[in-house]
Amino acid sequence: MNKPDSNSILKTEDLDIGYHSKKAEKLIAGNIEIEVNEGELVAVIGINGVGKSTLLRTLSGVQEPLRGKVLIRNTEIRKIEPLEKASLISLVLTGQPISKNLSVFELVALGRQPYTNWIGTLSKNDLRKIKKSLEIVDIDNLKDKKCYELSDGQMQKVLIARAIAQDTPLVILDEPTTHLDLYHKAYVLKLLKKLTRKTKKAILFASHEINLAIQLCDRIILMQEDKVLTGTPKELLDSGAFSSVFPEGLIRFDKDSASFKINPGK
Ligand SMILES: Nc1ncnc2c1ncn2[C@@H]1O[C@H](COP(=O)(O)OP(=O)(O)OP(=O)(O)O)[C@@H](O)[C@H]1O
Repeated sequence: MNKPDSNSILKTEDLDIGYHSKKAEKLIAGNIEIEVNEGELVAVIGINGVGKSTLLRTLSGVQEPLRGKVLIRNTEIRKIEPLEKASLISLVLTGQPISKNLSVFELVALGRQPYTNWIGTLSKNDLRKIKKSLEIVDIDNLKDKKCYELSDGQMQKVLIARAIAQDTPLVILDEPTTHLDLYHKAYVLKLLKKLTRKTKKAILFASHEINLAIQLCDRIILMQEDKVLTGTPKELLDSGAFSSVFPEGLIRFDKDSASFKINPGK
């Protein structure tokens, strides 16, 4: 039996992630040892195809691990009932089917599903949480629009609002800033950071915004072809880990400014 650790919301033990095909097992990453604590903003970063989405799907229980365990508040995720899981983890994955015929309000209200009765009646508390989520993400003015009327960036904010309305201790987001311009990328990540501070939620997200993640996150999970490293941005900076994120040549990591730069002349 694991000793309960009051701060730990997500933990892995000897986790191997990947896929099974008819003939063979496809290992994407192995020996993953990560821990996410209450109130932490954690980014998963790495080059295209390295396994960020696979990791998030495995950590949220959407996909089975090849080996090892994912623990949510010290209970193995596969042993948690779906309704309880929905009150512990809110999830925004890429490629999740969304009914775009719903209004923004209706879609955000779906975040309250784990708490409503079987006909989905919204209580005063549900309505308050939905309103608050719309305000926090600053999309109150969009609430009556149909989702098919939204730009990709607006839709992304709506999905974040739905995750906030679900009001879970752990929020997992796959590339929450993909369709946003630089201002809104910084806005959303800053918002996630504020949420971790105000609500003690742990927020784990995959992102290609390494420069922003270094500035804002409490911890970074850096996925490389042969290993998964974790640490505070400073620890990873000091160890030189960012220098090997991308193939050598085109871009380099500049330690002084803690950001990636294009190599002149390449
Ligand atoms: N259903 C699947 N079956 C087999 N292999 C898969 C499957 N889905 C993804 N993969 C493979 O797993 C590897 C990791 O993919 P994944 O989508 O997790 O990467 P990623 O880091 O999220 O990429 P990106 O930054 O491009 O979104 C890739 O080689 C991909 O081809």
